Amino acid sequence: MIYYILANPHAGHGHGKVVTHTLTDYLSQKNIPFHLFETQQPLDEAPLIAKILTLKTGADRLLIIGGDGTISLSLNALPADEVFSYIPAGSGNDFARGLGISRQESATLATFDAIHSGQAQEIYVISYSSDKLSGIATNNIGIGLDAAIVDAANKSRLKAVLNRFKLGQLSYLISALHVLFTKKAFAIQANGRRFDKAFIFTVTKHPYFGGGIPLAPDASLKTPELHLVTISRFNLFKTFLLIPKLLKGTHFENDHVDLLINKHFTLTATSTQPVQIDGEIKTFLAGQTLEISTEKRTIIY
Ligand SMILES: Nc1ncnc2c1ncn2[C@@H]1O[C@H](COP(=O)(O)OP(=O)(O)OP(=O)(O)O)[C@@H](O)[C@H]1O
Repeated sequence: MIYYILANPHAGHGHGKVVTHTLTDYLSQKNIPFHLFETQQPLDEAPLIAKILTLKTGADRLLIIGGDGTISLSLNALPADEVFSYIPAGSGNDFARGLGISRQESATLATFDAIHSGQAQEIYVISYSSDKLSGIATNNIGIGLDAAIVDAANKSRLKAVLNRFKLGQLSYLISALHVLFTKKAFAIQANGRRFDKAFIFTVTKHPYFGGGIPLAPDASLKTPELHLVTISRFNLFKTFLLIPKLLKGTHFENDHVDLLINKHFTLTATSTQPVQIDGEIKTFLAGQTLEISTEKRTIIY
C-alpha cells in the first residue's frame, strides 16, 4: 500500500509545509511508502488529483493535507467513489472541526496513525447545481452577510497590503464591520417559503463557518440533512448584540434567527446576490434557482 499525498504547502500561511515535512519524515522512518504531490500554485489541486488517479491502485491510499480551500478543491476533482483521508493544515479548518479531527500541529502524527489503522466511513457533503454553477461544497454555501464579507475583503485594496504583513484576517474584520453597517436585507425563497429580510442565509453540512463559529451546532457530516440558518436584518444595535450569541452558538434563542433542516433545498433569489461556496465568491442572479442536496463520500480518519 502506497500513500499518495496531495499537500498544499501554502495552506495556513506555510503551516502546510511544516505538517507535510513532519509527516513525510515519519513515513520515511517507518518505511511506509508514499509519493508526495505538492501544489505549486493556486488551482493545482484538480490536475494533481487527476495525476494521482492515473497512478494509484485500489490498494493505495489518497491523503490530502491543507486547509478548507484545499479539501474543497480536491474533493471537487475526486470521483465520489474514491476514498480519501485528510490532515488539516489551514487557518480556519472548519471541515476538520466538523469531523472532530485535531487541528494542532503536534497532533499530525496521531492523526496519521488513526488514518493508518482506520476504517472507511461514510460522510455527506453538499452537492449544488443551477444552470450556471455545479459542484460539491465541504463546508457551506452562503447568500448574504458571509458572501458579502468575503466579496468585500477580496476586492479591498487594503487586503493586499495587510496580507503582506500576514494580517489578512484583519482585512476580513474591517470588511465585516463595513458590510454589517451597509448591507441591505434581501428577499429569497427556500423550498417555497419566502424570506423578505434575509441578512444571513447559509446552508451548511457541519456546525462551523468563518473559522470555528458554531453557526449550526447540531449539523453533522454523518447524516444526509442540511441545515439552513437564516438571520433577518433588524435593528443594527440588536444585530450587534447577536454577535456574542453567534460566537457561543446560542443565537437560535433570538426571534430573528431561524433553522430549517431538510435533505434538499431549492433556493430562488429575488435580487442578484453574491454567493460564497466554501469561501469562493460566485454570483447568484435574480430569478435563478439553486438546487442543494448532499452526496456520499468515503473517508478514512
Ligand atoms: N503553492 C501555492 N501557492 C499559493 N496558493 C496555493 C498554492 N497551492 C494551493 N494554493 C491555493 O491555496 C488555496 C487554499 O488554501 P487553504 O484554504 O487550503 O488554506 P487556508 O486558507 O490557510 O485554510 P482555511 O481555508 O482552512 O482557512 C486554494 O485557492 C489553492 O488553490
